[in-house]
Amino acid sequence: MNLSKEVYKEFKKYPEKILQFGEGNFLRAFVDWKVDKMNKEADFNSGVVVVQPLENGLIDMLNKQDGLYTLYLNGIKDGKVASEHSVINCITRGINTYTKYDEYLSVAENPELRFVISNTTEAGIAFDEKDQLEDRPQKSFPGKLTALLYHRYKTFNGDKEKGFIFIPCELIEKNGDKLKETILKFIELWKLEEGFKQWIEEGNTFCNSLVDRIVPGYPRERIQEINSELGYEDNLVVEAEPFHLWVIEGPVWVKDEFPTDKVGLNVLFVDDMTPYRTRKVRILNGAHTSMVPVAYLYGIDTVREAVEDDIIGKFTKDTIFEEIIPTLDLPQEELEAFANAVLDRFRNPFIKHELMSISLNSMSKFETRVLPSILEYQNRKEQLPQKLTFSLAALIAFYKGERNGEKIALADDAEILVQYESLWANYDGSQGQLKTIAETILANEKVWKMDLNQVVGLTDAVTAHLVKIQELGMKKAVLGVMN
Ligand SMILES: NC(=O)c1ccc[n+]([C@@H]2O[C@H](COP(=O)([O-])OP(=O)(O)OC[C@H]3O[C@@H](n4cnc5c(N)ncnc54)[C@H](O)[C@@H]3O)[C@@H](O)[C@H]2O)c1
Ligand SMILES: O=P(O)(O)OC[C@@H](O)[C@@H](O)[C@H](O)[C@H](O)CO
Repeated sequence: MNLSKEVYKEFKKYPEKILQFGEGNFLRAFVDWKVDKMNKEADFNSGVVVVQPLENGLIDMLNKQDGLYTLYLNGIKDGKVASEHSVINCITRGINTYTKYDEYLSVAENPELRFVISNTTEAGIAFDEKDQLEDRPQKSFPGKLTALLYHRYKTFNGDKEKGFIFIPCELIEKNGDKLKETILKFIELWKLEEGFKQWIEEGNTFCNSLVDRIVPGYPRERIQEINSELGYEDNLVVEAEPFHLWVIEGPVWVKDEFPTDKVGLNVLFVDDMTPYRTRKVRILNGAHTSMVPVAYLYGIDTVREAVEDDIIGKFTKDTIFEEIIPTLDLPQEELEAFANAVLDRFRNPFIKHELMSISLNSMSKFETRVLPSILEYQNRKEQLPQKLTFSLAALIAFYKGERNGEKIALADDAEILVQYESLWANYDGSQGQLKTIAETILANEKVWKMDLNQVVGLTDAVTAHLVKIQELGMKKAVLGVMN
């Protein structure tokens, strides 16, 4: 028996007030969970209509389950084991713009619609000049959104009361500002009227936001056990940690319309989210991304195993405390407390967070999440950080695509994968060749936004680590860098 409104007896259909771009694990375990809580405990009375940004995704499955799915929150809370699960019931329907474009546009005609929330990964808020207003659909997320906004503007004759509150969740700096800027670029590209531009500027509110919750997603390995515990089949079970934080930068009145405080949710409305973002991206995501190639090539598969391993756990801790924290400006005590809490979250015994899932698009993640620490460390101390540069070398070794004779399922931009493949195919075992590989990768300005060979000493440092990794193997090489 599949989860559906017949199975979930408390099923309720809420009026659609939130338009959500993205049907992925994170939004369902974070935003939709919060909305569901506000509906059930604070009479928020808001349904979420979900748009699948890409042609393929989970929308069909979601519709088949009447928008319902089960969320498991597993971890340690206040020192005690905490495991709870609930059915999330705020999603009213899912729309695939590639097959139901008219249905998509007509969402704009609903006068009650008030919020637009999104998480389309770090690649999603992008301008694509090939997108046209007449496309059905536009390829990019902001292209699709601009078309919908224009339809709303026209439907309500430019009524500013019918504007939206945007709360994007993409892990990029100033996500709301970036989204607005991209919409304005489409208005220019499509030569839309001044009045529409004015409506965007004056009738709509773009917040910036930062999200934090570890969501490994669908518990593939335990699903049979879970389904039998639940007594129904659920193809969209999501597993996450209990911890959650949403920092929203925007006008204070947004809080009155989005009553997270009424149900005690950890949502902070602030004037400037920058320090929160820097702290989280550099420490938590930076630790994840810098740990992955080292730990994986060491023979470890999950985050918990990595932080509990004597060597890799120490490597990770030392990287955070000795090489990341010294590059940040918040009070030391606050940074250390945050870092210790992150390490505890990584140790969550109930969550199996695969290093390979974090490794997706590691090159661009390294650029945004780790490279700034390397550069700032050098700026402040006039020397390069040993462990972070080691991690960069490990990343280059990881993209060789092989661990103990087994293929690594690399997932990154096709161009990057092709470059690595040809570089490693020419590898003849010589140190000179490793230097060429390091130099070529560091020169990739499309990824790093600069030629990293220009950073004093970096090419030599990375090459030296890479030689050690290739010649001694990760186990000995990592020990070497820690001594
Ligand atoms: N999973 C976590 O622990 C977690 C925590 C905080 C933030 N995040 C962020 O959330 C994002 C999504 O994570 P997830 O776990 O939900 O992944 P997911 O694979 O379950 O969902 C990805 C979503 O992004 C959309 N998408 C992917 N590429 C896109 C593109 N180029 N344009 C438009 N839409 C695109 C997909 O359609 C899908 O809706 C990640 O980028 C991550 O940075 C994840
Ligand atoms: O989700 P990604 O792939 O962008 O990054 C992997 C993890 O670092 C990330 O999901 C963290 O667990 C998350 O950002 C915690 O809030």
